[in-house]
Amino acid sequence: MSGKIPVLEIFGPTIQGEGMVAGQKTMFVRTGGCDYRCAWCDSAFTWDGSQKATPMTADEIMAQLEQVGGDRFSHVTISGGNPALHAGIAELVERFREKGIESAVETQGSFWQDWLLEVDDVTISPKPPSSAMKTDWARLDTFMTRLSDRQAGNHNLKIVIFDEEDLAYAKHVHGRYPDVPFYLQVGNDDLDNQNPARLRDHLLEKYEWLVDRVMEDPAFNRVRVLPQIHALLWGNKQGV
Ligand SMILES: C[S@@+](CC[C@H](N)C(=O)[O-])C[C@H]1O[C@@H](n2cnc3c(N)ncnc32)[C@H](O)[C@@H]1O
Ligand SMILES: Nc1nc2[nH]cc(C(=O)O)c2c(=O)[nH]1
Ligand code: SF4
Ligand SMILES: [Mg+2]
Repeated sequence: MSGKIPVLEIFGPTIQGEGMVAGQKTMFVRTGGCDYRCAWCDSAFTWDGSQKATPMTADEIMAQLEQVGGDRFSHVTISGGNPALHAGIAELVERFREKGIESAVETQGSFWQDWLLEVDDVTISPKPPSSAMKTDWARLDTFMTRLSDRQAGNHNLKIVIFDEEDLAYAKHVHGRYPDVPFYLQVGNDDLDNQNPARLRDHLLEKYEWLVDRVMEDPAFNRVRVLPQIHALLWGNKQGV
């Protein structure tokens, strides 16, 4: 027994809107609490006190996933906040394995948990200067080494880009871990926009800028560039 997990929301099925498995049908479990405070966090409700997490056991989370998703899923993504703050997720990942459910995790790479070794797809999203967060490179190196050493499973890096400084940071990260599949993601700088059509236009313009920048730079020849598909479809709505 490794304790309860603070849960903010369980939703889906929806599509994974970002990164390595974009388009994958998945359920989401979003945990509360984060050791970071990114200036542009699109899930600040997980740590700013505006919403309250419910402490749940792995079995309770599994039951709610089945209640909400029925038999319409075989993949679960755990995000947050930073899910790697919670040791109790070990048990949840074990349940997924028992049930033949594929798992994915979104984290920034600042905290390690051994249960990450049991997750099928681990996305690490170190934070660029625009976030106002500072990367602890020694910690990130250790995190990346542990993932690289595992026998099964995939991992990838995903950097959110808002400006030129962020691109320079991304270049550094890509150079530091050259063998890890590398994604650049459009930063959403309009988190209060409640008009999905207008937000879509805005984000697509930013996507075009990011694609252009990547195309002209030989350091980014092996990089994949993506928008947040869920933001294009549903705007800033929570729980999609
Ligand atoms: C909300 S975070 C939760 C997981 C973990 N704390 C992390 O940051 O990786 C999930 C993903 O959303 C990205 N993200 C957060 N705010 C964003 C924004 N305004 N625009 C684009 N992506 C954003 C993060 O970089 C991360 O890849
Ligand atoms: N559809 C959808 N895809 C996502 N990919 C990463 C998300 C996240 O907040 O971690 C997310 C999310 O909140 N919704
Ligand atoms: S690390 Fe993730 S959840 Fe935490 S503040 Fe940054 S984007 Fe938000
Ligand atoms: Mg999100």
